[in-house]
Amino acid sequence: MSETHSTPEPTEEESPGTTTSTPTTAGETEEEVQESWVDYDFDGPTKFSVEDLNVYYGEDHAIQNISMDIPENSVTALIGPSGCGKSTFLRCLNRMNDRIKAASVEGSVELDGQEIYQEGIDLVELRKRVGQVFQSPNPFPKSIRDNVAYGPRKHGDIQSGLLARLLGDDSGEEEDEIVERALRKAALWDEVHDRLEDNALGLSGGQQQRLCIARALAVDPEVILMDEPASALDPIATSKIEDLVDELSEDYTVVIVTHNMQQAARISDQTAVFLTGGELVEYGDTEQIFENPQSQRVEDYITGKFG
Ligand SMILES: Nc1ncnc2c1ncn2[C@@H]1O[C@H](COP(=O)(O)OP(=O)(O)OP(=O)(O)O)[C@@H](O)[C@H]1O
Repeated sequence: MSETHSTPEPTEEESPGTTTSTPTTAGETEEEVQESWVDYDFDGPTKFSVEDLNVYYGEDHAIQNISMDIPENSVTALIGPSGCGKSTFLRCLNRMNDRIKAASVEGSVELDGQEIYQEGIDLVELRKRVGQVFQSPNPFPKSIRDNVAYGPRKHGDIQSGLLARLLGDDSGEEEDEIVERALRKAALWDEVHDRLEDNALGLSGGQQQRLCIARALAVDPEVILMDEPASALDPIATSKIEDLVDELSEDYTVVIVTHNMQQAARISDQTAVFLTGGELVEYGDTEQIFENPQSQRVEDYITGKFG
């Protein structure tokens, strides 16, 4: 863990180890039954392995002892009522919580088997591998091209501008290719290819969000974290984002927070249900979670009895 993550000790009440272990009729303790609800077995490689993750904001315990594996090249939805810790959990996957002064993180998150909370990890490289798209589209007030080329220029993957040209180091063609490829992958190329120099703020909300996805894709990430990427969009723009998420999962690992249960059911391969207090209550195949939830609390949440 990074030394910046000083963490208060959990109180006895907060400690997940204090659950009462009453034997069930099948001879398993309640604790064992509950563990089986989050014990998701999947085929194929694991992208993230999260172990005993706890997050605190000062004294507030926002994520409680979460352990889960996230499979590669698929869509994992995180659902649950407001304030249950979905965004906090998502931010743990690329250490964006490091930017929040009050946040402290405990536990382990491995990306392809490598601990991302170990000392000395290169956060720029980590966030290049694990990109993020936010709730409201947030393009820079620059041209469409500048938005998409921003990351590759910053990471030194392409050289451009007057100095690069003077030094004979201008990789304009390469930039054109990167910009086109990212915009095509984000299903935006056909709509903007003839106005790449226009200001991105002139695009519609849905186009701006696809531009933000293109911006994330331009640095060639392996994972895309999406925090309610369609919540500010109309139904048509939302449906385009959903189609896009489906396509992206062929090449990328997508982890998406959504409030919209129909959306989670439509686009995800597996679903993790968080409930109040930052607990992961159930995790499994999306179809199984929605059609045959194991826990009463998850069934109540999915059927709209609360949340
Ligand atoms: N920067 C912060 N500082 C202090 N507390 C925070 C901060 N961010 C989140 N929290 C608290 O942590 C808990 C989890 O919040 P989080 O935003 O992760 O939940 P969420 O499930 O994503 O909520 P929503 O669906 O409303 O976006 C909440 O109690 C929230 O108030």
